[in-house]
Amino acid sequence: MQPAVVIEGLTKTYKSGLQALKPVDLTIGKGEIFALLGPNGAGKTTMISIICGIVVPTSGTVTADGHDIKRDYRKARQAIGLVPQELTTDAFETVMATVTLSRGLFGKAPNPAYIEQILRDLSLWDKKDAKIMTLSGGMKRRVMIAKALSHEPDILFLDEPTAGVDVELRKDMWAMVRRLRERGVTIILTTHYIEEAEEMADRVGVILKGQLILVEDKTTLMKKLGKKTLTLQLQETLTAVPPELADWKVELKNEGHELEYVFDANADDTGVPGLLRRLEATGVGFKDLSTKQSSLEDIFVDLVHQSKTEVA
Ligand SMILES: Nc1ncnc2c1ncn2[C@@H]1O[C@H](COP(=O)(O)OP(=O)(O)OP(=O)(O)O)[C@@H](O)[C@H]1O
Repeated sequence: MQPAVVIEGLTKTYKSGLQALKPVDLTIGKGEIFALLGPNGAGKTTMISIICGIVVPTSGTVTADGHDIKRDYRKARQAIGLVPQELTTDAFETVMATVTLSRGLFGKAPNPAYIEQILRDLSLWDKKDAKIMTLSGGMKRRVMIAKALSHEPDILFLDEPTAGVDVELRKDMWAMVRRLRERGVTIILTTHYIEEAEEMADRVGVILKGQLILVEDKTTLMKKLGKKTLTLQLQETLTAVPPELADWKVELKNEGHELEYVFDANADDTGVPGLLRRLEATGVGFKDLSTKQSSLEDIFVDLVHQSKTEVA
């Protein structure tokens, strides 16, 4: 894997004394879509702000496209496009002027054909002469992406790209991110929407309280940590879990119509055969049964939970 971003021993302690990043080591490959997933305040924005040269790290090194972000700031920054969480752009300018100016700020020669291409890709072409303030929130967000892409960066950071965005625009964004990747752009996004990471990312890094607790290929993560849920539709409703089932972690669901059992699909003994035998012996009948793989959401909730008890 050819690296796009290499992070070594990166830490950040703010003046307040808050340690927002504990030593982070991470390499993100060229052309990868990497999702940095974590709850509010975990340190996601701090991390990408350091890489983009907005926040000064306390220790550690970062290279972007082979350029050290401190020693070789301009070259590193040129390789990077950043779409910040907040919309920061001049309301009175037109879309075209804003995006063109942004390219100029990076010292790149004008390239109207390229600007047209990104505006078309982002469905902004027919708004090119509109003033930013007349655009909807979703359109403004697209303008921010166009700005970030204006200087042809190889690495694009999207900080919470779909926060407060409706479902349709979210899907559009996902499609756009994939198109960018097809063109070889490395994409690093932060999100607290698990479905976003699940839908888009090749790899997922989970960050909690400044600590990168896990980095995993998305499918491996699903397999490794993925639990399965067995749902049994009962013939007769139950008001309580029968004491004979105490050896299994079962719960009643759907007002006693269903019995749910969460198990580790990779374990040698999943507990499922034993549970089914016990149900029969106990006389609890069921009409149907189904199993489903846990989503990244379930995994994440588990991780947050585990980590809270460990950190506490
Ligand atoms: N300039 C600052 N000075 C002091 N503390 C800060 C500063 N910026 C961020 N923090 C703190 O650092 C921690 C990490 O914040 P950060 O914005 O990186 O988290 P995040 O994961 O991006 O959260 P969110 O999803 O809410 O954007 C938080 O506790 C935050 O309050």
